[in-house]
Amino acid sequence: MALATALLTPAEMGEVDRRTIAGGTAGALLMERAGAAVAAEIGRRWTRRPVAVLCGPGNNGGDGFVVARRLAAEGWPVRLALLGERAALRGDAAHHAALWLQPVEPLGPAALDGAGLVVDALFGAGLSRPLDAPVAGLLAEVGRRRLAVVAVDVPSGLDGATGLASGAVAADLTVTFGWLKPGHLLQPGRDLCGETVLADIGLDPAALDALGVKTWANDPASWRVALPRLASGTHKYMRGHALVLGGWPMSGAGRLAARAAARAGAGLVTVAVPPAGHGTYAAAFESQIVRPLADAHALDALLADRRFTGLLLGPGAGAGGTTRVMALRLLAAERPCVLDADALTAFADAPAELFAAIRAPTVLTPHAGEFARLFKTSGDKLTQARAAAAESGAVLVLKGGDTVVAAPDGRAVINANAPPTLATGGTGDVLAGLIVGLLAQGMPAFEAAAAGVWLHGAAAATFGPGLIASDLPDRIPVALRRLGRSRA
Ligand SMILES: NC(=O)C1=CN([C@@H]2O[C@H](COP(=O)(O)OP(=O)(O)OC[C@H]3O[C@@H](n4cnc5c(N)ncnc54)[C@H](O)[C@@H]3O)[C@@H](O)[C@H]2O)[C@H](O)CC1
Ligand SMILES: [K+]
Repeated sequence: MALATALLTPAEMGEVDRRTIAGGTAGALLMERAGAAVAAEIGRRWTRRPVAVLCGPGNNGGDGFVVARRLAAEGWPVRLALLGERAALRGDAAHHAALWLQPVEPLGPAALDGAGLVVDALFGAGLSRPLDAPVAGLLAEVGRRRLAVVAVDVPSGLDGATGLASGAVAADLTVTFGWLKPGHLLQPGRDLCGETVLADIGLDPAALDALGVKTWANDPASWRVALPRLASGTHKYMRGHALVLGGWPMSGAGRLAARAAARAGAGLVTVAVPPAGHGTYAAAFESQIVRPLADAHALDALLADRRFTGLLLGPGAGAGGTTRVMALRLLAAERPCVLDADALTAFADAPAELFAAIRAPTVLTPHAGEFARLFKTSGDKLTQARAAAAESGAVLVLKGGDTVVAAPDGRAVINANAPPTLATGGTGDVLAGLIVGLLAQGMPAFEAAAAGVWLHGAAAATFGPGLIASDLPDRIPVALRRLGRSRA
């Protein structure tokens, strides 16, 4: 996957730092570039005004000294406050502190008086425990005074690996270096960062090779090459055939999913529904095939047709025993499969039974509530999604404003293009349909899930406010077009 979208943990970032320095770039130069980048981004957004630069005891604080010097050189009135003693600073931070020739004040609320902008350079990647009370108290005071805040690397108190935070103050702008960290994209981190700018400070990309990065921002660069391609001589049977099991009496969910599967480019979509629902479904579709499906035996008979290349169960299915039986039959067919919603909840009392049945490429698409019914994981969202993928053997799409897609082999992407308008009933059904539509065309499960999540967000973004789920399937072509080439 693409280097540009790699996400590095603070520990990996430190390693890239060390390797870059070992390769001949002085640490003090990296720090100079980091501070200069922050000062430049400030200059682009704010007019000259009194600034309070809050510096911590490590290299994040060192960056702060550079920001202060750079802004002062441009004529900004700058006050600098330091946590701890100047004499205790080490290495590059001590070097840059020595170049700051104006007063250094003790860290406290008085340093904020008269400030029109605060630079948060207290802690970055090196934060090793929750903020001490005086620091957390000062950041809370910054929030109370509603001062504009620019965070260096991360808002202090935010864990770059997890997106979890204690005591951090929300920034208007965060300037970070080289590569983003998971915590810039995972909530609440993403909101705490405000606008996030990635500055190139000359860190060595070759250093990433040794790290074996397995986490990326969900970007088309990560899966574009795996998208289905349309050959000029194609016909509908070459474009995959998705089988969507539609629920009854809840029929809207299945219809949304089927339409999304078709819009994702599946050549054929069959919706198999309980006989009582046949008329309702048939009336809703022109381009898709609707077939009555009486029971699990009928499903086995249907699955004997090898032309079904992607299977979906869950939307509107009902969380009862029938759904569980149907899910096990689908999994036994050993074809690419998406299980969503009720098809997950149906296993709440026997998740091991579900996991044991997963043998072919399978995508599970739980929201947080459904996830908690199946998995007893703990920790941050990325860690939990990874653990669940490893345990179940399926690709996990752990949904939310910061959806994580994780594969059993440890790869993961974090999605960031989903607008909050997606928080409305039925959008999950569209996502499940999108993913099965891509799976049916032969896209590998992890890539299909990541692409589905991205297209879902892009489709919603093209619509704007007032979105309801039924608007989404017909926006998928616009989202596909955004990928730049005629695909799917
Ligand atoms: N890699 C890069 O891109 C570059 C990053 N730079 C900046 O350096 C920081 C990381 O610096 P580091 O010294 O590792 O960490 P911190 O500045 O966050 O501070 C660590 C420092 O603080 C002590 N400490 C940790 N937690 C606490 C706590 N809760 N309370 C009190 N003290 C704490 C710890 O023991 C250390 O002494 C990165 O974020 C960038 O901003 C470079 O400048 C350029 C290259
Ligand atoms: K910071």
